Amino acid sequence: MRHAHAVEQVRAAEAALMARLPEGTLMQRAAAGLAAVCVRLLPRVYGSRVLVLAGSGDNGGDALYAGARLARRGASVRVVLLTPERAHADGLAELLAAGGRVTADPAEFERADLVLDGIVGIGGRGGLRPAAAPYAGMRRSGPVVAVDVPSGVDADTGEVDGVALRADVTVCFGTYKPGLLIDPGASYAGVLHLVGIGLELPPAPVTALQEQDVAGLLPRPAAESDKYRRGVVGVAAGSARYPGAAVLAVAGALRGGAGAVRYAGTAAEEVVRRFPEVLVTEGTPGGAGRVQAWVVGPGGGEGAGAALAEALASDVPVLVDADGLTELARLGPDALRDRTAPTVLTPHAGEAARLLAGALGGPPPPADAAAAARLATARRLAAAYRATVLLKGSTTVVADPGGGVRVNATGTPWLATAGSGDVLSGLTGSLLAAGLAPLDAASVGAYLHGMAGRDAAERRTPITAMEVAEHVRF
Ligand SMILES: NC(=O)C1=CN([C@@H]2O[C@H](COP(=O)(O)OP(=O)(O)OC[C@H]3O[C@@H](n4cnc5c(N)ncnc54)[C@H](O)[C@@H]3O)[C@@H](O)[C@H]2O)[C@@H](O)CC1
Ligand SMILES: Nc1ncnc2c1ncn2[C@@H]1O[C@H](COP(=O)(O)OP(=O)(O)O)[C@@H](O)[C@H]1O
Ligand SMILES: [K+]
Repeated sequence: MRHAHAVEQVRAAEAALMARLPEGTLMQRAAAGLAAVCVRLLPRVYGSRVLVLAGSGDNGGDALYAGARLARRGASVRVVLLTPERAHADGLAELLAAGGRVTADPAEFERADLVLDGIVGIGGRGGLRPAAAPYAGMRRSGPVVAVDVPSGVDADTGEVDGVALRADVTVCFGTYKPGLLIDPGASYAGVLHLVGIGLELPPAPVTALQEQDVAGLLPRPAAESDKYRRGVVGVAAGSARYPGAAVLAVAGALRGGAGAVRYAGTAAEEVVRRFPEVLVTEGTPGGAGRVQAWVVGPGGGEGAGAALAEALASDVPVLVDADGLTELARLGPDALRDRTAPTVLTPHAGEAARLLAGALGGPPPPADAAAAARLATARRLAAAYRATVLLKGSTTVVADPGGGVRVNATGTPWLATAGSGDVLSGLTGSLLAAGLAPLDAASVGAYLHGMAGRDAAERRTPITAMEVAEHVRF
C-alpha cells in the first residue's frame, strides 16, 4: 500500500521528531537521500553540470544542501535564487563553500545535465510566483528532479493553479503526499522515490493499493464454495436504445468473482445470446430474485428511474452508474436516505458535476473544474450522498463517506473509449456481491480495470470496451 499524508500531518510529525533531534538533522537526512537519487541519475557526478532552483523555504534548503553534496563530489553546481534576499542562509553558505556558484542566467536550465527543483514544497500556496513561473514553460532533455513536490503542485490535492514544473523524478520525504498520486499533480511528478526520514505518522487519509494488496483482497473460491456463497450480482442495465451497455456491464460482472450474474432488463435476449451463463429476466430488479449486490444504470435510458428505485429499495449494496446517476442527480441525496446497505456511485467528471448540483443546488459546475479538483469533488460527493464515490478519469479517486480515500493510477488513456465505464461498473458490482467492502470493491475494481486496459493496449491499440473485460485478470 502506498500511504499519502496531508501536509498538516507531516508538519506535526516533523515537529515531534525535530524536538528530539539535533537541529538540522532532518534536512540533512532529506538532502542525503535527494543527492543519492541524483547520483544514480547522472552518468557520472564528477564534471557534470547541476542547476539548483532554490526558493526561500526549507524546500530550497534541501536542494541547496543536496547541491553541496554533489559539488563536493566534483559536480559543477550553479544555483538560481528565486528570492535572493530570503534564501536559506545555511544551505547557501554550504553550497558556496563546496564550490557552487550563484547564477541568474536562465539558459543554465537547458544546459545543465540535471536540474533540482527546490522552489517550493509542502509550503506552496497558490500558483507559482512570477519569478518561478517561466521555468515551468522551459524545455530541456536531461532529468528534472523535484524536491518533495513538483513546484506549483498543491501537495494536499494535486491541483495546479496556473503552471507547475514538470519533473522526471520526485524525491519525497517521510511519506507520499496526495498531490503526488492524484492528477493533474501526479502527471507532473514522474517517477516517485520515497526517502525515509524517521517520521512517526498517523494513519494515512489517502492510500493507493499495490499489486500485493489487491491480491490479498480478491475473492477467490475456496474448496467449500458454491456459486451462491461466492455471491450473485444483479445487473439492471441497457435499454431498447442502448442494448450494448447491458452486454458490457454483464461482461464486466462475469469477471469480478461473483458466482453468478443475473440480468434484469429489456436487453435480456442480447445478453443471453452473448453470455449463455447469465440468468436473465425481461423485468425489473424487484422481480429478478435474490442477489447480493445490484448494478444499475449503464445505458438504462428511460427505464433507469424505475430500475434505480427498485434497486435502492433493496437491502443489498447498490452500484449506480451512468443514466442511474443522472436520475439520482435529479432526485438528490434524499433518495439514498433510507438505505440500510451501502451505495456506490461511479460518475465521470460530467456526472459528478450534475450530482454536486443535485446535492447543493444551483447549476452544475463545469466538468473540467470537477476533474481538476478531483479529490475535493469525490470527497464532497461522498459526504453529500453518504455513499462511496468512485470518480473516473486519469486518476480514479474513490472516497468513502467515512473519509477514507483510495486513488488508482493503473489505467491508461486508451480506456477513454465508449462502454469501458460499463465494464467497470459490472466488475465492481461483482466484487461487491462477492463480499468486498465498498471502498475495497471500488478500488480493486478500478485497479483491475486499469490493468486490463493496459494489458489490452499492449497487444493492440485502440482498444474496445469488450477487450478490456476480456483482459481482466485475478
Ligand atoms: N516537513 C518535513 O518533515 C520536512 C520538510 N523538509 C522540506 O521542507 C519543505 C517545506 O518547507 P517550508 O515549510 O519552508 O515551505 P516551502 O519551502 O515549501 O515553501 C515556503 C516558501 O515558499 C514561498 N512560496 C509559497 N508559495 C509559493 C509559490 N506558489 N511560488 C513560489 N514561492 C512560494 C513562501 O514565500 C515561503 O518562503 C518540504 O517540502 C521539504 O522539502 C525537509 O527538509 C525534511 C523534513
Ligand atoms: N485519460 C484517462 N486515463 C485513464 N483512464 C481514463 C481516462 N479517461 C477515462 N478513463 C477511464 O475510462 C473509463 C471510461 O468510463 P466512462 O466515462 O463511464 O465511459 P462510458 O460511459 O463510455 O463507458 C473509466 O474507467 C475511466 O476512469
Ligand atoms: K519542489
